[in-house]
Amino acid sequence: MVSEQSYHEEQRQLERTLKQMREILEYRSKKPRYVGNDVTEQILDEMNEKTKQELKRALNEPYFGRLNFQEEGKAEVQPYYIGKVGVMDHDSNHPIVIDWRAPLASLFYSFNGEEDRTFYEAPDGIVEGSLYLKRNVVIRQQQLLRVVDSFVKGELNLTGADEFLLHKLGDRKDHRLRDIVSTIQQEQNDIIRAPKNTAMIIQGVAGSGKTTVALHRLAYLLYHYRDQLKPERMMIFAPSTMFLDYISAVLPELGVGDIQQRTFEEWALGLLSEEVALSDPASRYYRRFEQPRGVEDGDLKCSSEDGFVTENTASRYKGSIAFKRLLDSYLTCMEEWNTPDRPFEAWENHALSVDTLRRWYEYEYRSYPLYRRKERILARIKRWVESELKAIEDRQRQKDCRKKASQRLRTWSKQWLAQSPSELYRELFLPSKRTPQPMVAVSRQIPEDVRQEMATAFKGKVLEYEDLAPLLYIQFQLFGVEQKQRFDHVVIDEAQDFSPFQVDLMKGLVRENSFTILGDLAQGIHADHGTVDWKQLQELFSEEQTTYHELKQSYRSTMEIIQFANHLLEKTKLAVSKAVPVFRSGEPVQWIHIDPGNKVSILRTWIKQMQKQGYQSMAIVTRTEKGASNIYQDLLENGLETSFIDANRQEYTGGISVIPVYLTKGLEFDAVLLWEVDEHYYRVNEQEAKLLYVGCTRALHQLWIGVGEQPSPLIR
Ligand SMILES: Nc1ncnc2c1ncn2[C@@H]1O[C@H](COP(=O)(O)OP(=O)(O)OP(=O)(O)O)[C@@H](O)[C@H]1O
Repeated sequence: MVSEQSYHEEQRQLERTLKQMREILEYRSKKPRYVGNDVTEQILDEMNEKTKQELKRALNEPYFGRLNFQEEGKAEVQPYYIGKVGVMDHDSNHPIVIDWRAPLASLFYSFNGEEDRTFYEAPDGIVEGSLYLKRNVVIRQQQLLRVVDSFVKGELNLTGADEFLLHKLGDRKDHRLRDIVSTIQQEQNDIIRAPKNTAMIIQGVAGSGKTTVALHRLAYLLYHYRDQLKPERMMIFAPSTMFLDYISAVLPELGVGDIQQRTFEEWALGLLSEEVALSDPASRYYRRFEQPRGVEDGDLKCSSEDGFVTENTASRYKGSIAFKRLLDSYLTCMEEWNTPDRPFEAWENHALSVDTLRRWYEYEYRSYPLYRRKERILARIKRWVESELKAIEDRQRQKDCRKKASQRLRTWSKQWLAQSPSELYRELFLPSKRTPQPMVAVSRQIPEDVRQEMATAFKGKVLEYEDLAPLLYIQFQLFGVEQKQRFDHVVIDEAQDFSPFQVDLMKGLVRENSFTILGDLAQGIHADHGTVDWKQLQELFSEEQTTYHELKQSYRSTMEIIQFANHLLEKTKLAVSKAVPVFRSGEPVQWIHIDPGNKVSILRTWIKQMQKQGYQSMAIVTRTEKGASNIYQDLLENGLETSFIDANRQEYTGGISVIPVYLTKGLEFDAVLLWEVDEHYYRVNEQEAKLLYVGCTRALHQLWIGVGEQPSPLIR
């Protein structure tokens, strides 16, 4: 904390700032709304409205930081206040509060006091100078609550920044992810402010702030490249609708709207030109996480074999670049097969030669996607027919020739293969009698297991999530991509669950490789279709197009929880760095013995205990969905209302959740009870270690492990 004098100085500054902001708001509110048709006036009116909204938003908490900076060559040390919204004095045009994304504000996050002189990058070049003070200020509802200095020139070893961060991390969490503008750390700041035209791949340990950083990066990019980027052309891909609901507060808090936010599935289904029946998410999760072990009434059987994933497992194969290449060969064969091989004779002695038609197909319209090329050629033939018809003077003969030409054109164009993307996709796995031989030869290269699995899928008329990327790829190759389907920037969160094929597909749509790709291989529980090594994604881009970063510090959980979780990581063979906790100590990881006859009373006692300690969000995490549903029912029958979260859940409401472990990814809870961490639920293999790792790293403050008769060897 700072001296009383500094506190009073900040108190006065706050009063002054609030007064100025209220005056600006009043001035802007006096302007009547423009209702005319003048476009410039309409834009000015919209800007005025936007500024009013921003000011109203900023009034409760106008800023969170202060820098005293002396620019080289200037006599004065200037104080600058940093907030979520930049505010200008409308008379002097002097900044009252600087936007956190402004160049000068970067010093607030990057300056660590190690150097005497510092600099920041302004649009006109580097600005050098000296920093005298870096101060954190906590204001809530226009009241000054705390002032902490994290750097004062001439004083050593200030720990204010750490203290401030720890204070923030110790907060109880509700059901929404929040912004972190006041405590962004240097390694996170580097990612947030990185230039836009690279595919950034970020491996970050659980709780390192990947999702949060991605959202702040979007806000930064929109501020910094406001003339080049449009929010509606930016996209966040997230793993589920419930997760999107969980993160939905951050961008509005940062004053950003209109960015598209979807799951890959939602987005792809919306773009596909044909209806596709996809398996339901619940059955997919069941097959992925429960069925390989065999399930009896919510209990996993010990005796059955684990689902063993290889390169030829259908889902993995369909997400691979090898499969994409095969698809390319298939489409090239199709293109070659479609090369015109006969002349078009509209009527006697009026024909277009094979050479002409080939020239159009192979050279003049080559840049068009296959089916668009066909449309162009047909349209050109029609134009040629019309011009030839003009030379015929006899009306009746002209009519007869037109009819003949039209019939012959229909017949002539039948030489072209014209299947829809889904028909073509089906024929790729199950060639028909009419499939040309060169294409059949390509199909034969598909592993037999995959072909058989696809035959069953086509028979049942239900496709899988992994079929979406290839289907969409075929559609784009045949019909092309519309301008409105392209993106200025794409964020892929939980990218370890994205296949290389999915990322490659997106690459075709994103301008200048402007990607932020974030994930954690240690949480790669969707090994059957995801990415297992970031090199797989790096290889999709040239060396200059991509950068790789690691976030090793974990902010979510206490040291005790991180240490426990790291121990589990050792049981996986993954070459990923272990999480480094911030120095936030809490309760040790605690154990509960589950007496089968007493489950409800154990759960009830735990919930009461957590509530008594003031925790707002709690999770009882089970291995199976049936297990979660049973607990939910038991608690309900005993008068305890909880939220049961299954794969089809759209919203996250916080409170007490009962949830299968594989659905907890991305979420966090004040306290977590991992239920029945027994041998028959969690066995010693990489997949189950990862599942348990995900479950443990959801806890912010307290982690409890419930064990029955035989604790899992993973935690013994
Ligand atoms: N610099 C920071 N200051 C304060 N809190 C932070 C900071 N960075 C991250 N956090 C907090 O840490 C928690 C984890 O953040 P987030 O969910 O973005 O991490 P993640 O890497 O996406 O996690 P996971 O991969 O485990 O789902 C959140 O509560 C977030 O607010």
